[in-house]
Amino acid sequence: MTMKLTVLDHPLVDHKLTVLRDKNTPSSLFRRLVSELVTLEAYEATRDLAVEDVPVETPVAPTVGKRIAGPRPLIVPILRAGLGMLDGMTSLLPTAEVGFLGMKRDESTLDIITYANRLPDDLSGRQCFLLDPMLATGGTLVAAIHYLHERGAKTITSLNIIAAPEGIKRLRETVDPSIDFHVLTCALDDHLNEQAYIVPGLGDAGDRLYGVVD
Ligand SMILES: O=P(O)(O)OC[C@H]1O[C@H](OP(=O)(O)OP(=O)(O)O)[C@H](O)[C@@H]1O
Ligand SMILES: O=c1cc[nH]c(=O)[nH]1
Ligand SMILES: [Mg+2]
Repeated sequence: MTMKLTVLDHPLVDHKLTVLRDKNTPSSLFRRLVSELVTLEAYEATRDLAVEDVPVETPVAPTVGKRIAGPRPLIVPILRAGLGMLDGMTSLLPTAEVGFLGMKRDESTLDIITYANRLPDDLSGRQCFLLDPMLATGGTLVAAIHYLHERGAKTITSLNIIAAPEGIKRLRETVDPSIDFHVLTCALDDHLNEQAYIVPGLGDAGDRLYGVVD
């Protein structure tokens, strides 16, 4: 199996996620909670980040510490909703580079449309972190993982807030078995409804962050 799945299990995550789900939570608080949840998730998502030894002098003695090894990690929010996770991630990884992928699922066919990308062409040796709050059918994440892999990404880690079992199953069945990747989510929900929305979920993440756009 090439996919590693981590479902966070922490009281702070559960508390913040419950407020996030509440339909009466306004956009301003919703954005702040997304940021806080990502920072907690990022701690776990960066556990295998490559580091190298570095000399450091404390006021008492010289010693050897660690620093994040090059090349710089790459953070890739999937527009639109993934943008809401960017601040929380960069606050923990301030030296990372940021690239952008604009992907939209057609709500009637559920096909994935890639409408924007601003990423280095060559991702050889890069540790990549995808950001997208919702993993529903998995179509968007399958496309994003293949996109990064084709450009040579060394590692691919996806930070999500809510995932559906149908999406996890699709990732396991559809992503090229030669690709190793890690998916983290704050919750694994029950199922998808007829419109492929996650149940109980939190509704449309993009709309709750930024308002409705046709
Ligand atoms: O797992 P899937 O079935 O592919 O669905 C998940 C995708 O749907 C949402 O984005 P959406 O297409 O609504 O775009 P938006 O972020 O611009 O609202 C969400 O942010 C994911 O990118
Ligand atoms: O429940 C869902 C599914 C896809 N996209 C969302 O924003 N929410
Ligand atoms: Mg949306």
